[in-house]
Amino acid sequence: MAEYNVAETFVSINGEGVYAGQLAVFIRFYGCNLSCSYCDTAWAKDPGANARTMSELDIYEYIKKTGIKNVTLTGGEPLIQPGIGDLLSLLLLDEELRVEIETNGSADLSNYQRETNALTFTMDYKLPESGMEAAMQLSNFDFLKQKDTVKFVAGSRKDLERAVEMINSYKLSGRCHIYFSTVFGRLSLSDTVDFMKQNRLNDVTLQLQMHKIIWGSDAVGV
Ligand SMILES: C[S@@+](CC[C@H](N)C(=O)[O-])C[C@H]1O[C@@H](n2cnc3c(N)ncnc32)[C@H](O)[C@@H]1O
Ligand SMILES: Nc1nc2[nH]cc(C(=O)O)c2c(=O)[nH]1
Ligand code: SF4
Ligand SMILES: [Mg+2]
Repeated sequence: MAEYNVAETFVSINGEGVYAGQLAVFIRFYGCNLSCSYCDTAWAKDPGANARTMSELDIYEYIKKTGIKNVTLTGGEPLIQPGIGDLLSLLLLDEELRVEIETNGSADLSNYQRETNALTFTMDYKLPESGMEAAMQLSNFDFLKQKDTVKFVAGSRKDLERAVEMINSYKLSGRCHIYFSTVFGRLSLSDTVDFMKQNRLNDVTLQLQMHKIIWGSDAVGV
């Protein structure tokens, strides 16, 4: 049985993505292979983070104890945890659970995709302002399904333009959910809506990070 490095666990509403507004239990893994310029969770890869190890069973038992059915695996980067495929297999045996993985687009999704709607990926495509675009695994676009999401977190108009280029190049419209988010406080939301209108982005959903609106941008454990 694998052991996983976990930075924090908590129950909240999911602030992002297709399940936004619904209760979710969060497992935030420790460590990340990227270093995005805007990362709001950089503490989860710092040596000073109070990370602990949990086995698959520890994580499953914690989730069940909360009584919450939506599970969000995030981080840090969840898909760099050795053995994470085994954790997914265990969680998906439980038909009550709906598992969402927030991933940074650099890990090979083909290893983790499953034939079930109970597992969804929200995969970032890191735009130029992140400084991490070169790390994107472009073959991942082939493994995303209708239930999954490509998320573009934009910090500038140039980022928004790059997102449109990627949507068009990889013909993402209709193949999966497409979400835009803004780097919190860095790009105007109204300018982003104007950009969506100008470009007739009918297949894009703008998301706000609801937890930051509710508890503020620096709150941890929510
Ligand atoms: C902290 S990351 C963890 C999961 C994974 N490492 C990733 O990047 O997708 C979760 C989500 O928060 C987003 N995010 C991080 N910092 C942000 C910020 N300052 N403003 C808006 N979204 C941010 C990331 O782009 C990602 O979609
Ligand atoms: N409430 C809440 N919802 C979230 N959805 C995705 C999150 C993340 O950090 O990946 C997140 C988070 O940190 N808090
Ligand atoms: S990949 Fe995710 S956790 Fe890692 S630095 Fe970027 S936003 Fe932060
Ligand atoms: Mg977050």
